[in-house]
Parts: sequence; C-alpha cells; structure tokens
Amino acid sequence: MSLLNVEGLSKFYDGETKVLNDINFEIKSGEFVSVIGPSGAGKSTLLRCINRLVDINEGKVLFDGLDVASMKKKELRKLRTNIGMIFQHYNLVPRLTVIENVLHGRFGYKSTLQGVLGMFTEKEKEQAFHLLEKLGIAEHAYKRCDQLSGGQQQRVGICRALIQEPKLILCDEPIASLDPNSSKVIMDYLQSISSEMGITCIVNLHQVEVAKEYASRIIGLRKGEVVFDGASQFLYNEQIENIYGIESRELITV
Ligand SMILES: Nc1ncnc2c1ncn2[C@@H]1O[C@H](COP(=O)(O)OP(=O)(O)OP(=O)(O)O)[C@@H](O)[C@H]1O
Repeated sequence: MSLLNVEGLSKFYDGETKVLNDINFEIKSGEFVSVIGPSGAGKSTLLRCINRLVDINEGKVLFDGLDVASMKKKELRKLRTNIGMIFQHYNLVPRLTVIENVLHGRFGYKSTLQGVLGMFTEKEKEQAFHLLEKLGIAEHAYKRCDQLSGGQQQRVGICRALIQEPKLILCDEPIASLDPNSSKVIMDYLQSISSEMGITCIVNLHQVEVAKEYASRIIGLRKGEVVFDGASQFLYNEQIENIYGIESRELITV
C-alpha cells in the first residue's frame, strides 16, 4: 500500500527560483529509499515539504491519503507524530540526559503543560529505556547528551524518532558528521528499523556507495528534478554521472 504520494510538487523560497520542480513519486509502506544528489539539489527541501516544515507551493504531498499542504495545526501535529525525523547534527538538547531527550519524542502525544512539566508515564519511560537497550546505549541513559560521541548521539536521535511510533522516518544526511565505523552502525540500525519494524525510511545521503549498499530504491535529484528513480542495482555509472554532472567522475567509486 502506498504511504506517500508526491504529485507535481514544486517549491520556491523566493517566489522565483524553483528549488524543486514537478517532483512525482510514490513510496510504499516499508520501503527503504535513499535520496541522492549534489549539494543544493533540493534533498533537504524535499524532506521538509513532506512533513510541512516548509510550505508547498505547487502540487500535492499525500501522506496516508491525506493532503499535507492543506493541513491545519491539529492535523499537522498528528502528521509530525507519524513522521520521525533524524538530522545530521542530531538536534538533541545537549544539557538534558539521554533518556529525557528520547522522551521528547512523546511530546506530540501530550498537552503543552504535560510536555513542559516532563510528565511521562512509567510505560513511556520503560519504552524509552527499552529503545536505548535496543540501540546499545542504555548504559548512558542518565548522562548528559553532550557527553556522548557523535555516533552515540545519533543513536539517541533514532530512539527519539522511534518512541514516536512513526510510520515514516525521514533522515537528513544522518551520517554526514560521523566517521566510517559509526556511519556503518547507524546505517545498519536504520536498515533494521525498516526490515524488522516495517517502518518506511527515506534517507538523504551524500555517499552514493552507501545509498547503493543499503537502500532498495534510489531517487536521484539534480537541480530540483528527479533524474533517476529505480532499484539501486540499476544505478550505474551513467546514471550517477547524470545526477552529479559529468564533472563529478571522482564521486564514482562503484
Ligand atoms: N530557507 C531557505 N531560504 C532560501 N533558499 C533556501 C532555503 N533552504 C534552502 N534553500 C536553497 O534551496 C536549494 C536547495 O537546498 P537544499 O538544502 O534543499 O539542498 P540539498 O540537496 O539538501 O543540499 P545539501 O546536500 O548541501 O544539504 C539551495 O539552492 C539552497 O540555497
């Protein structure tokens, strides 16, 4: 079943230059898709349109059949509970503990007062701890987040997204700040989230070889347009050159 439909999506920030131009694709529940493309191609903007962090200028984004562009405050809150987000720089609150940061993922289910007062149920705390165990960082639960390595902080970010019980996780360059070993750990976790938990993942990546290794499907963006959309095994050098431009041959290591 299709979870996400993007139909004729265009986005411009300044009213003139199209950052995204007539984007069309459909993503089925449980898919693991990577979006690749050169810097400035519009990868982050695309993710931001899907969870309406930015407004959509033309076309449609349908999440679970619902039109994201026309959502009002309450519907948007529900949408963002259904969509977890993982960022390059983790976006954690550094002075708070690991477990507090994870519990922030439950904010979408709380009233403002409950959220501000940090009123979480025992079940939610157990759930947070269980997720930290699953991601191998339970021993750090009561440390401040800023005492953790980048890779560990990203695992906290994943736990915070998972505790939302999302249908979709959007990852905006989740390994761009990490060394190769930590990157592998994070990508392995993201893959198991998709294959074992059935959560749909869309992952923006700069590394073509990582996208090919992990994603079953790749969407290639160039100058705001989809220039490739297909199974990763069909992303040959020719397609990579088309996405990155002929001048980027050094990127091709596959
Ligand atoms: N808030 C904004 N206001 C104006 N222009 C923006 C804004 N955000 C992004 N842009 C522009 O939109 C274009 C696409 O940016 P975007 O960040 O989506 O690309 P990207 O493919 O994710 O790039 P990168 O890989 O470098 O993160 C760029 O030209 C960028 O300068």
